[in-house]
Amino acid sequence: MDDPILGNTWMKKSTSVDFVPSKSTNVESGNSANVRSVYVDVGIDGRVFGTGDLSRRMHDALMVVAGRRRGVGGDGIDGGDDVDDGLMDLYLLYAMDASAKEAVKAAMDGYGYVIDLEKDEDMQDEGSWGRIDGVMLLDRDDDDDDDDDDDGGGSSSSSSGTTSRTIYPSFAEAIARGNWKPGTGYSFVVREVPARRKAIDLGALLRALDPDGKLHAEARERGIILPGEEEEDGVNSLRGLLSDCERRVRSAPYEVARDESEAHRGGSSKGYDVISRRALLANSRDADGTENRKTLLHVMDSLANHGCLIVDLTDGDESTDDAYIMSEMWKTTSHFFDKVVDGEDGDAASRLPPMHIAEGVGSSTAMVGYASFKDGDNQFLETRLRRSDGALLPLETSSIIGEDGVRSMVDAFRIMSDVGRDVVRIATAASSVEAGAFLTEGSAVASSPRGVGGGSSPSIAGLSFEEKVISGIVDEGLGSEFSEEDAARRAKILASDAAILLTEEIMDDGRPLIVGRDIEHDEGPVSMSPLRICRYSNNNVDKFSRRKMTSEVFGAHTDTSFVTIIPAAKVSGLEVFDEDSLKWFRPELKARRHAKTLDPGGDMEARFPWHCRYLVIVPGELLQLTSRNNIPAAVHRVVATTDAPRLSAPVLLRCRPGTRMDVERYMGSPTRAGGLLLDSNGMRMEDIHDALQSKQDA
Ligand SMILES: O=C(O)CCC(=O)C(=O)O
Ligand SMILES: [Fe+2]
Repeated sequence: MDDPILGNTWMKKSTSVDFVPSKSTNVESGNSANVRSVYVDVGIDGRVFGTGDLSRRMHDALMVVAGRRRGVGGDGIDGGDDVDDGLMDLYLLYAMDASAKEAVKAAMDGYGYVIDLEKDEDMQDEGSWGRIDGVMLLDRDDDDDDDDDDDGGGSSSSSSGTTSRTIYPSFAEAIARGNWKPGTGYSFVVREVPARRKAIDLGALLRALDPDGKLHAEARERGIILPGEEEEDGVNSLRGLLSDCERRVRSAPYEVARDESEAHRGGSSKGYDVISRRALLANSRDADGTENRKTLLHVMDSLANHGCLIVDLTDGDESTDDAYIMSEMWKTTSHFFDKVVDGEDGDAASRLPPMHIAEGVGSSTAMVGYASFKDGDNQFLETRLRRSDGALLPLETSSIIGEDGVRSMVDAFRIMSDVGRDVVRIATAASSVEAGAFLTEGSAVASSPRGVGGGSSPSIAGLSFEEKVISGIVDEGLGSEFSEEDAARRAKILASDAAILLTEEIMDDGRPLIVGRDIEHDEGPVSMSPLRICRYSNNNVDKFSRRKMTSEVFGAHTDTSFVTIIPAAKVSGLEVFDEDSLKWFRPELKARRHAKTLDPGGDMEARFPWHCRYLVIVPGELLQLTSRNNIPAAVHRVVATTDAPRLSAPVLLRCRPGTRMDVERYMGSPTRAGGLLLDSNGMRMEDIHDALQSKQDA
């Protein structure tokens, strides 16, 4: 649910229009202050919402009515041949628009909103309920339900052979130029749909009235189930995970700090501190092979309580190589946008393929290409790596930034995904240890602490821990006395090694999987994890006061990634919702202050700008899964002032298509796994990814 782009399902508040008081609101008296309307932008994935089917039925119904009117009677559908073309086009437009509106209603319902058309409810003309901002037709067979769950041989069915898709600016164009016919599905984006929140959420209200849960406990004792209670029981399925994320996204406040000085920049908790890159390395584990306790606590505190971990690539100014590479990437990014947006190079943008579904990625929601949104305020270039040779896609990018520019982006991708991988290892291992997952049964990880890398270590899956001890597999070097402490230590090492396997096998770093693995894999030629370069500007001026405003330019959301690695930007604007202080936290401000204390004289600044040293690691939905719900996917957003555009270059570290979640292999004993992990066990990773895209999809 992270891509605000065509082909996914999403909803966010429009930034092109401000909050508007609903016409029925009496602002003066303060009455019904919560009946404020808002404009929202909505993206609809045509597959999820079955726009093909819907439009076919809508059109059939229309033709019946049209037939009756002309006295053809009965089904009337075949009586269409004497209807003139102009009228036919109108029926097509009507069918497309009305189906789109139904899909939007259904999607908004999932987010707790309804369309707020007031008296215009039955106006159906295109444009009256929102501004269409891109229509993409789907292949006919894409529209059918694909049956994913069985035959290992049918693996090619998931890559539908789709090539780049044309994006039409309106339904009328999709009909005229795209030759759209009812029954063909379509994805689209619609902006400025007037909306209001659905009637009050009783569960949320009760929680607010009963902050310490006393009333709830009393009610439970008497056997009364209160609204919202089901969710309190925790997240026990992928669907539950998705609705947990959606609920947290919805409940994050919309207010935006007016300027930097009002933004939350962290507090005294350890979890706000910057950690050095070195501390995260697998070989920085303690001498006995367990994760360093201090590092582990720091990482968990940051991710679980504050929504992000800030990493210093220079280890406190000891090694500057990676920060230097990041600075080259930043130069490239800025150069790129100078050319495509600021027109230094007249037709640069037209040399890039528009955002389209990437071929060879394995998930139907993966995009690649260039897009400009919001009347040119926001631009995104979604890039991916080709596994075979590490080339950056779209290949046309090099015609704009040159070979050196491309290299700097690929190098930065490697640095960022390596850091992300280490964070996921630590967080997943810590959660497995806490669950006792390696105390009772082993995983497929061999007993050797370095039982990874070549896949040659003997598998000890299926034996209980006691059996392994008895059979002598795991007591090497431990002497004959095998204490509880030894067992606990061994469990930690196994958890860590299994987590390394996880990051190597089911996380997609853009490389081919190391050969010789004994697992099924079919990852396709292009990485699932993108490097997305973004430019956010903001021309939002308050309608009444005419003051320039800081506002959301990328609304609150969670990412379908293990982690998203966001290099600290020069212009602050990334905000993560801090579950501890219940405020939006701006990590870039924290990083900037860290840089000042580390380098008061600004000596480093001569080599590269301060921000090139820092990465912000934001946990995503897949880490919420592998951490057994210990780390919630962080709700985050981007805000921008009107002063200067903010450039950004996140990597979304996602799963490797064609591999499967194997709880025992990556997370130890299934008996300790819990409902959430078990729900995903055995699933293909791309199906897990897709299941997290929207409620209707799960
Ligand atoms: O641009 C940023 O800083 C964050 C973007 C983001 O959240 C995303 O691309 O999912
Ligand atoms: Fe994101």
